Amino acid sequence: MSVTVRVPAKVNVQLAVGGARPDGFHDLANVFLAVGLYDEITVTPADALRVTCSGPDAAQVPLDVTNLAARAALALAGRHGLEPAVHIHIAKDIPVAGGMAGGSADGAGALVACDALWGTRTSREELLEICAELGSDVPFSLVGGAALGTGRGEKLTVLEVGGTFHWVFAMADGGLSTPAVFREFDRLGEGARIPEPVASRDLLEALAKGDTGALAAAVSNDLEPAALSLFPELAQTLAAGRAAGALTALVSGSGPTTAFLARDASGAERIAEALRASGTCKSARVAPSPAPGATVVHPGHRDAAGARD
Ligand SMILES: C[C@@](CO)(OP(=O)(O)O)[C@H](O)COP(=O)(O)OP(=O)(O)OC[C@H]1O[C@@H](n2ccc(N)nc2=O)[C@H](O)[C@@H]1O
Ligand SMILES: Nc1ncnc2c1ncn2[C@@H]1O[C@H](COP(=O)(O)OP(=O)(O)O)[C@@H](O)[C@H]1O
Repeated sequence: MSVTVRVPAKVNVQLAVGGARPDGFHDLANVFLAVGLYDEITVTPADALRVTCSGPDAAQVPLDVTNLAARAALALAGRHGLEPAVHIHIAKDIPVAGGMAGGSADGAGALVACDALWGTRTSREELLEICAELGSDVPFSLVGGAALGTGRGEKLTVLEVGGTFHWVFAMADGGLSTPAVFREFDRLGEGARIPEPVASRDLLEALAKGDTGALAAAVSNDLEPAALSLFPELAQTLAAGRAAGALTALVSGSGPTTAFLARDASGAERIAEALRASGTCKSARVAPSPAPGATVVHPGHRDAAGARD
């Protein structure tokens, strides 16, 4: 028997970045919004831990113990004194190394799936603690919806969202390494005073009201200059989306995926079509937001004792 969990990608509608901390991380005011592009993680009992991956970007996904899904299974098994004897399959639809938290989604998904498969009944609090150990973005992948992440992004406050926002994502030819983008942020800001990161009131209000125009006016990403410095071609993609009628255009997190906010679903389709025709990106996809966090979609068979076989 197996368990399948569906986990969304994210866009950062605000990413305010503070100065580098002594531990190498940066304090953030990170406003996450989960979007309707999903990876599906299926776990099945096996002789030993094994990871497989399918999807257009599968070749770029590590299948060893550095894979965040494998690390999640090892962490949960370790806490319960279990053997991590499980086959993890990742059906990957979230772009890899694109600033959309695909690896984090797989970590959160594998954690929830293994917890269900092994009947370990881990509390939400402990799941979030394991997520934070796996990576700064992983707790949000578990929670979904919208949330403000402080600290290095792992301390979450759930946010209210009063409507649906329609996005277009342009996938770039190539990836960007998150640590490299933060290093470039530090280099570009050398000598300057970096203010404390604070969430924008206008942005939180726009989310709560479901006001697309106000959200478009309030989005910001402090990592964008660093991503553009390392991947200058993204400026053309941003310009092509704006010219096609996007209310706003920004780099998603550390990039290189770019995100465009449309007035409605049909506007999003038109912008996606224009981006594909522009030749400035590899592909373009539409996705609504918010989207739910890690959700079991195929629970497998639970026997009377509560364990899954
Ligand atoms: C930038 C963001 C925005 O949501 O995501 P992506 O756009 O890459 O998906 C996140 O902060 C990425 O989170 P995540 O990808 O989980 O990063 P981690 O594994 O925790 O850290 C990877 C590396 O990124 C840098 N890092 C990450 C988070 C943070 N607050 N400060 C940092 O300086 C550090 O160099 C760290 O070693
Ligand atoms: N399950 C996974 N899926 C994708 N990448 C993974 C995974 N586990 C580890 N990685 C590593 O994490 C890096 C960042 O990938 P990803 O999480 O997709 O992007 P981002 O951090 O930009 O959101 C990849 O280059 C890859 O080496």
